[in-house]
Amino acid sequence: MSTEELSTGELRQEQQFIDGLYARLDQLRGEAEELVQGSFAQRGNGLQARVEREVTVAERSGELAALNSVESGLCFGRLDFGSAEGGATHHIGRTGIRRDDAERTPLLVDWRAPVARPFYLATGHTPMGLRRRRHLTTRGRTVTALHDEILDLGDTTRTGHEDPSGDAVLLAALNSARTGRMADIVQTIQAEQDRIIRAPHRGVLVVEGGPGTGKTAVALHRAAYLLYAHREQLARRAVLIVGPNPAFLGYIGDVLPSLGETGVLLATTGELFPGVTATGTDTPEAAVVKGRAGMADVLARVVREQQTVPDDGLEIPHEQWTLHLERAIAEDARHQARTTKLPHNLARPHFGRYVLDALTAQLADRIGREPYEAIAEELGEEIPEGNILSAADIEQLGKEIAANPDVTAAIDGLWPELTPQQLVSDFLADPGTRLSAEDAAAVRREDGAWTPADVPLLDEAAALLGQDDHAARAAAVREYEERVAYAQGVLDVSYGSRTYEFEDLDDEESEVLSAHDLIDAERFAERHDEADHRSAAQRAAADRTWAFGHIIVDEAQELSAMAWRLLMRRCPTHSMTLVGDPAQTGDAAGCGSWQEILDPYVGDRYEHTRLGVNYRTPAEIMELAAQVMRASDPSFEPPSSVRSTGVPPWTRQTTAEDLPRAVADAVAQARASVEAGGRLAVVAPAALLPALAEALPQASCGTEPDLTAPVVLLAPHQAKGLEFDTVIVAEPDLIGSGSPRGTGDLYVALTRATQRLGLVHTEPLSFARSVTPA
Ligand SMILES: Nc1ncnc2c1ncn2[C@@H]1O[C@H](COP(=O)(O)OP(=O)(O)OP(=O)(O)O)[C@@H](O)[C@H]1O
Repeated sequence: MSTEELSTGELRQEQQFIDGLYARLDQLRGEAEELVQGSFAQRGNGLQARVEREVTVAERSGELAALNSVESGLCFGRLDFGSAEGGATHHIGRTGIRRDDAERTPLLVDWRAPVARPFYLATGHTPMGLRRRRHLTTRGRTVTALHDEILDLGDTTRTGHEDPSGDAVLLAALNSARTGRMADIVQTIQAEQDRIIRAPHRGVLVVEGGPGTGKTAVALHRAAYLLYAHREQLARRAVLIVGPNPAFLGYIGDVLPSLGETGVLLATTGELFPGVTATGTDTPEAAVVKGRAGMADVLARVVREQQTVPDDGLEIPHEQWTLHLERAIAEDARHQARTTKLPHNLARPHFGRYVLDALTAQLADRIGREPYEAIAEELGEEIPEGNILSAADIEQLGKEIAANPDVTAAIDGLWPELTPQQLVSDFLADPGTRLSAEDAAAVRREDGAWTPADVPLLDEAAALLGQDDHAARAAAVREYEERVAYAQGVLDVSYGSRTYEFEDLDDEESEVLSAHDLIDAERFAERHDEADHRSAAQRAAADRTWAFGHIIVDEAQELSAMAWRLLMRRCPTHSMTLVGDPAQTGDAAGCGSWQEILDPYVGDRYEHTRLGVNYRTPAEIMELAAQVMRASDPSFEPPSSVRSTGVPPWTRQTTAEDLPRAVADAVAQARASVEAGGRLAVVAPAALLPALAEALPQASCGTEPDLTAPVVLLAPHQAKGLEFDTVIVAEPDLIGSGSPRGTGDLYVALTRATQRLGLVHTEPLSFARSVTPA
């Protein structure tokens, strides 16, 4: 057979397999859809019927959504094992699918299953039992290419699709035009990435790597892997993925759904205090001060300062008497309450109890001793021991004192119940002497919107204050009892209806009757409780005290010490994957080394891994970017680029007045030479954005630019984590010197391009020694 016949035959065979696979997917979808429709159509308006219907619809819709999301690129690989492994063949894909036979034979193996592992790890040196690895490329449901790697060098069978380098599929993925949305890399995960994605480590796993090394991609695929490997636990507790800004979260938002995972919460730290939307912005100085670890002590002091004692005591009228809330009573009560080590609002009832007991003893002493004193005085004798009030009298007296609004007001004044919002806004309005004059000036704010850096402060305050949910819990118990009573009513009615409606029951009534037969009122009420069928991720988003099963932090170098405190509270087990690159730190509040970040929580008990290959930026661009870093660190070594394009970065010098026009010209030229569908970004110092926006009316810009637009205009911090086919950086030296972390910002800006980079500047460039002027 000729090579051509051979290769066509192989393609035909794979197409047949793919046709069968999609037919099975369609069948499964049809079944899932029918189940959803069937659940909708379930008869019955009774409470139980409604609850059951909603739960079933939610479950089935989730299954359907997962099946719909894997349509594109459903199958992308095939493993042919050698005879020592039984000569089995497995197709690998985005999800596992079984045949419709009695044995439910696997048809497609999920990429996360252990049997799929050689697809990512096997090499000629370590073939892991494989004879051949095949990459299938598909467009829609059509197989367009096969790439085979022979791993058993003694095997002489050929298919006509041999790819000696094995890199063609990877390079095609890296060279493809960007879309403004990150794509999954499930087809081309590299061995060093696979080891991290499947790392068995249960504690904190740090993944460090330079720009474009796939940290974000690895983090997202790790989330998908963990959900597969520990589904029971993680689906219940949910996985949180933290990113640096909402635009970035939009950029990565499609990756997990394309892998069939939808139950993950994506958020910035500024979005993690339910009920607060951080719409304000901080000055860099304010963000630094608010982000320092020392703010935790400052807030703890602010809370303690709310626990006061009256200098000269308080006099409180009570019926015909006066109660003396002396300083010593308040001091003792405060001491007792603080000794409980409970948060402020939870220690408050202890403070109140102590004060009430002291005031009751004081008054009981006075009332109960007065008759003895009068008699002793009349008889001229010593006052005898004792109190005429019985224990029951004293208890009654205590109740009356507790019900006295003046007493309650005094307790409230000394140890008020506080909300985090109130505490933090009062503190920011008047930081007083708790901060240096300079720091206080940086954070002082009378009113205005909450900012992202306020959120960790609010969370800290919430932890210090605790939530006194006595009232809420009492209300919940009352509501529960009412629900049981209601359910009892429903059951009684059904029971009562039984005799005379039995003859001509319709479905609804028979359902109520069967409810009566099967469950008692309490259970019925609980079923109603289960009607909260929001996903774990949705419930987690609404609950500040939710403990996530796993947290993944991207661009972890940007988080402040206070933001870390918030995240650690959200994951008491410290099951976390942190990805970042200290060299790209742009936020002035960003934490230093991993050791510094993690020491307070896990000491040195964390695993540190590195990624060393840059999949995004071509070698020519990376060499230029490295020069920026070498200015301060001559030994700096960037990650090695997996490809070079032969297109060096260009520079263009212009005047300050002409800069917007020069950038607009460069954009027009670049657009003319870019194939359709590519994306271009202009990255410029924030101060230049208005003028550039005017010169580039077609560009999307603002706080949340549309990254799918052909041209996007961004400040350096907005470019973090993103990538474009072409990037034009305006005034790079201004970015580099624009803030204390400017070098990191410039390094980020220069490493966003997958194909071409241009620099437009007004002064000679301080760093670019070997760039081609255009
Ligand atoms: N194994 C791979 N196969 C195909 N593409 C890959 C692979 N690894 C990474 N990439 C691509 O390389 C680009 C960079 O990846 P990613 O954004 O995850 O890098 P990063 O390390 O987070 O970068 P940065 O620190 O600059 O934000 C992305 O387009 C990603 O899809």
